[in-house]
Amino acid sequence: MAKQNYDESSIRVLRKLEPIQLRPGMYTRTNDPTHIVVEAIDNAVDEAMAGYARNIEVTLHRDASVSVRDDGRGIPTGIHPEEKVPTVQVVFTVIHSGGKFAKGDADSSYKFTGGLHGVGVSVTNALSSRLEVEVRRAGKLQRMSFAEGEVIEPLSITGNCAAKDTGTAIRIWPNPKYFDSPSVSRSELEHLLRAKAMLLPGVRVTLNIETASGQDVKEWHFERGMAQYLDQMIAEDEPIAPAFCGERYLTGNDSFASGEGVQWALAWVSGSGGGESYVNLIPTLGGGTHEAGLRDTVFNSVRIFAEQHGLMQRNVKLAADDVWARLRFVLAVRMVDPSFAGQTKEKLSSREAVKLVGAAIKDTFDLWLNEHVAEATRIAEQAIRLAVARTRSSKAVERRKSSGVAVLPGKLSDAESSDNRITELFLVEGDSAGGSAKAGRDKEIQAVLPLRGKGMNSWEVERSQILANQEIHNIAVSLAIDPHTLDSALDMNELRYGKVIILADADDDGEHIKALLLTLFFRHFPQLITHGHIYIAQPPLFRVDVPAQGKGKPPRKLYALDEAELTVLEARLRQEGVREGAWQVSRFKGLGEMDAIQLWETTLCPDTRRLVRVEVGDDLHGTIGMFDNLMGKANAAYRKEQISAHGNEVEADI
Ligand SMILES: Nc1ncnc2c1ncn2[C@@H]1O[C@H](COP(=O)(O)OP(=O)(O)OP(=O)(O)O)[C@@H](O)[C@H]1O
Repeated sequence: MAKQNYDESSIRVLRKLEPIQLRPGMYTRTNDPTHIVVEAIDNAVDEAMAGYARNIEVTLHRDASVSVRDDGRGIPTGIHPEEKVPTVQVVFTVIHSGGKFAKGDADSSYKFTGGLHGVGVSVTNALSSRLEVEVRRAGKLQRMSFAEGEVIEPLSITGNCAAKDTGTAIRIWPNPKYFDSPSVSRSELEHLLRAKAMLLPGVRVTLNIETASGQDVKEWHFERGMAQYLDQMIAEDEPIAPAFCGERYLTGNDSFASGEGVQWALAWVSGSGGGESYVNLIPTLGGGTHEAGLRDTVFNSVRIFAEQHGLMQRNVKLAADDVWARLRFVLAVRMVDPSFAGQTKEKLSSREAVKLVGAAIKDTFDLWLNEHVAEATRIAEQAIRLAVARTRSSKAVERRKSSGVAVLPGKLSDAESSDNRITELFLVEGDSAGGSAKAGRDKEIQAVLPLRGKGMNSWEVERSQILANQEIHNIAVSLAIDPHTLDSALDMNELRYGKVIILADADDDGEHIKALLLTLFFRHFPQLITHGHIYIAQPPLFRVDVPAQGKGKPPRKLYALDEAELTVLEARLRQEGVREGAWQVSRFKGLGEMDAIQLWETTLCPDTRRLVRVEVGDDLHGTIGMFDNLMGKANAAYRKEQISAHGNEVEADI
């Protein structure tokens, strides 16, 4: 009987796992096999999270294989009702239908998985040259093995064990042909296991590393979870107030899915700050929007506390960094389908995380500050001391700058701060978008200069003539930098804003305006580019119109920065119960259609926007040539030729 199952299934098995083997990159990270091992670890973690496993043990063997062992319930071994083979075999040979959002009833419908994680352990099997699994369950020891994803030893009983002794042990031999490097990343695993131990209080996590002379053992066990982890993290650096720890999961309202929430441990120290963050138990080494949300929240609460308790000094303004600089923290966010950015995908980019963290922490933190007045005062006073020091150093710069300042253009809405390490100037197309930007900006650090229509093509204009153009004159005066060349001696401290950001519509006119401004900077203010001060804002790519939902919910206009965000946004709408097809997705066109809050969230807010820094590559002469071809009057014929030769290669943006 078992033999028959084996014969039949092995044919299907091959067919079923083939897609993974053909395109492994679509299912996992292929730089090394760490991720397929993490799939197996995640299953053990799931058993622990559900309260069944107390121990998770990972062993790195000398032959580059990895074992993952848990004392959970053991993968079921009975015959699967649909597949007609042992369930454990199904687990390893059928591609997990995944469907993070499409999982039946309301409670199980949210899967808190991250990025590529969550494709299932059949991927591990498909990409391993060998895989063995041993299950302890119902007093029996059973095992089976696979090669290249195919069953080579069907499930069989190999012995007995105590009825209480349950669990699963898997040994994985990653197949080197699918990976750039054959061995798992030890440091990544270590960090991950330590983090899992912290986030699963009471669970013992062990990492064994086999060596020539025996075995190195590392063990993590945090009875008090995150609070204990934070204690270890700050070690000698005495906190100036007791740690503030807690967790809060939301029960589902308009903007958050049920079960989304945050766990945190915060302590202010006298030394330098810093911390660790996680999303769905996955480390986010590059930080991201959840950390931004924490920064915002603690800043606002401490600032309000300081104001209400009369701690602020005249002419001193707290900035977020003053509060953040001495904070040690651990932050773990749980959210539906997070998205990640950065080369190694270690930075959380989901915009909702900023709000989620605020919603989970703010009230409790405000309460905590007011219940610990003495300690909260120490935290606020420390931040104020940093603010005073910062204000002093920027005053010094200002004093240097203030000699001979021209009158600023009337159209400029200036920033309150004059510290060019933090200030930004937005050059905005049109008065209406300029108005929204003015209303939506952070007045402290962001200035707005609206530009009227298309500017002039300055490529062939003499430097001495350039300021005759009113718009260009306004830009130069706002920046406090005169037109110059690459060789001019310039004092960049004079520059009034550290970032100069071009903000234009995503249509043809917008592109033209960007090209004209880049031409201006490249030709007449080249050092702004070479010093990295010029940026282009990236407004959202998509707009989603959601019709009114019953009485309480008016029609909504939502924006997605890119395809990934659009996918998440649509999934959330489905979760909310909006009927499929009821909403409309269109390409985002004009800045003017967003209100101030939307413009802030998508395009202005430093934590959630996207910016591209303008850089000149190594080939400066090549770039000058390119500009000459594109912007020079003599080259109109060349441009025509280019358009007819390459016009079809340009993606039409309709
Ligand atoms: N160590 C284990 N202990 C108990 N059950 C397990 C274990 N490993 C896997 N399973 C069972 O097998 C099922 C399938 O596992 P698989 O890794 O394919 O996907 P998943 O864990 O359900 O989903 P995802 O990987 O997307 O989180 C699990 O849902 C669980 O029921």
